[in-house]
Amino acid sequence: MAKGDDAAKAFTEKQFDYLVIGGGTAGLVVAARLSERQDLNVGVLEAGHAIPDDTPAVSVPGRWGEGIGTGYDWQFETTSQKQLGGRKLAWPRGKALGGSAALNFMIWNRPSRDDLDAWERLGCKGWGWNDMLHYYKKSEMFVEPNDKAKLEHTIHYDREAHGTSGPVTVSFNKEHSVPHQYWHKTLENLGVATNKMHMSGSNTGAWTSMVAVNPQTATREYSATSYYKPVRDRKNLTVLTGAIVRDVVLEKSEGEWIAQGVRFEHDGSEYIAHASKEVVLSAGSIKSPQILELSGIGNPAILEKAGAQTKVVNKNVGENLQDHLMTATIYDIDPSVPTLDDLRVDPKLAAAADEEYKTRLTGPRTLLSCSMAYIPLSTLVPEAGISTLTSHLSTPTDLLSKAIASRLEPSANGGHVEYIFDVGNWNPFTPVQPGKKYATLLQILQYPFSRGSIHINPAAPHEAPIIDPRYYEDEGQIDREVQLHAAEFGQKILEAEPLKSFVKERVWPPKGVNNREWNEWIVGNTTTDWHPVATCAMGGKEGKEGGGGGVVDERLRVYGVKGLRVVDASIMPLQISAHLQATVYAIGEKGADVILEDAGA
Ligand SMILES: Cc1cc2nc3c(=O)[nH]c(=O)nc-3n(C[C@H](O)[C@H](O)[C@H](O)COP(=O)(O)OP(=O)(O)OC[C@H]3O[C@@H](n4cnc5c(N)ncnc54)[C@H](O)[C@@H]3O)c2cc1C
Repeated sequence: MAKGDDAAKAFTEKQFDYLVIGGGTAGLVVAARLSERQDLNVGVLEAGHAIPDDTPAVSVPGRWGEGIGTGYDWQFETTSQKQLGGRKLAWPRGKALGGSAALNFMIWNRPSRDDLDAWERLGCKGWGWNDMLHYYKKSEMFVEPNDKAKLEHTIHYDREAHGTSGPVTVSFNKEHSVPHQYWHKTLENLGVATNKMHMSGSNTGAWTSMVAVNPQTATREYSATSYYKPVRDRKNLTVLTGAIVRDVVLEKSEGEWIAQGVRFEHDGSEYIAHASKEVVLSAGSIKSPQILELSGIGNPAILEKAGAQTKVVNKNVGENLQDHLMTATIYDIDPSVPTLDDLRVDPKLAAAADEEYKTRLTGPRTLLSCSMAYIPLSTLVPEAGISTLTSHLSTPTDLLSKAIASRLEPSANGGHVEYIFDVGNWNPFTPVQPGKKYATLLQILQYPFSRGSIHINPAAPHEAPIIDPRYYEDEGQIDREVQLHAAEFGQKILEAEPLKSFVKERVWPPKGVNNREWNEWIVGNTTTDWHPVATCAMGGKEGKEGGGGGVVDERLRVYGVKGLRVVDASIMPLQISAHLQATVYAIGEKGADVILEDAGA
């Protein structure tokens, strides 16, 4: 990897076939796969820097969350959210080689078959479950647990559904926190069965989650370690870090805009690098739409306000933003139960945990939350309640609105809400008391009706964009209603044995709140699960066959420009019921394949 201004100059002097903007989760997949072809020269421009291997805040699994707020985080925030009492939410995003996969919480899962088949129904041919399974497997190297671990931690999986020779090593936790032993039985007692094939096309039910952790080294797997590190010496792959891309250089030839290269800033100077074949935009759901707008692709009304020339009109750029909304209810537990909170307040315990990790690769520093359940709406809401929700909606007219509305249909059986349970207090608003210990139940809305936008800031187009997810501003406020039902079901979980005996009582929101107070609590406590998608969505172009909400077509080509694609989380047209990273890696894999196919390679 090159360093310094000489490096920037040298980068611009190279003859690249492909330039990738953003060396994040998807970007490094694309770069690694394209550069497998020795006759192709690939360049990557990444705004952040490489994270040294000995950076515990990133590499050590049990230190999850510690990379947030550091120099490896863009530290974005939303606009003031009307339906969240005017609060602005922090939106961390990875600013480093490896991108947000370097900051994330390492959960590794997949959506259900219908989530991807719904993309196909929107006109995105080739993106249904059957096609995508190949790419999920291609990215994975699954390390099976031993029989003892399977039995002790209720671990189930379908061997056939996993890849065993891909770059990202994935595994199950070797150890689990105390209450995991109660999780499956508790859900079973509520009629929610354990799903033994949770990665094979239906993720509903309860299960023990996989993680993006290499069990041999007990360290985080992310695209910098798994895709880039093994191939970084390739002569035809050049990565420039600390390079902030400003825009894609477009030139008009015979009435057609063509991506010629990329303008970027490095150590305060501006440079242009050229790509003879294509520019691939992989800057993530927040920055990819911003870079398109800065390049003159977007809604003229927005571009004009920022003083940018419109080259390609596409009003979908930056629109359709869908995120997962999360609440965390908190329970009082026996103070003798060890939690990761202990390590944050007791330096001696933290030092002992560090020593155990260093010498044996075991103990609290290896712990990640894995007690998980995805629950369909029909389990959460009585039939009459679903009819009430449906009555709030006007008849959807476009394909995307229809797809979103279909999630209220009686036949819909995807996981509408995800639950994760673990010890520790994960709600920053909990009124904590000295000497007490806590457990958290997360309720995460998977199929939002709220849709927002991300656009350049007219006052400072090159600074952070304006992020407005419009949480709970959906028609009829269905999302908030579902969150309330989700919290009610969450309470049922904690009132079922054996978890009932493990927790003492709910402390946040306090026991006995009425409906109005629950609603107020949701307004004051909803946060993001950091899963924004769809700001450069795949789909039909306006006025053409298909969803009409598209920025890119099903081969990820930006409408109206030759030689420019987007390959990252922003291309998902419709939110999925799953954590995103496994799907983003699969998008990277498929993106690389279509690029090579289209090049005739
Ligand atoms: C705090 C957090 C926790 C999460 N937890 C989980 C989890 O447990 N499991 C899971 O599956 N998913 C999780 N996710 C989601 C998942 O990690 C992301 O959806 C995924 O990594 C996004 O990949 P991407 O390639 O779209 O973008 P990114 O990985 O964010 O990559 C974009 C890259 O582009 C670079 N870039 C941006 N702008 C420019 C520019 N102008 N010039 C040059 N480079 C630029 C960025 O620095 C970054 O490296 C989490 C996300 C966060 C933030």
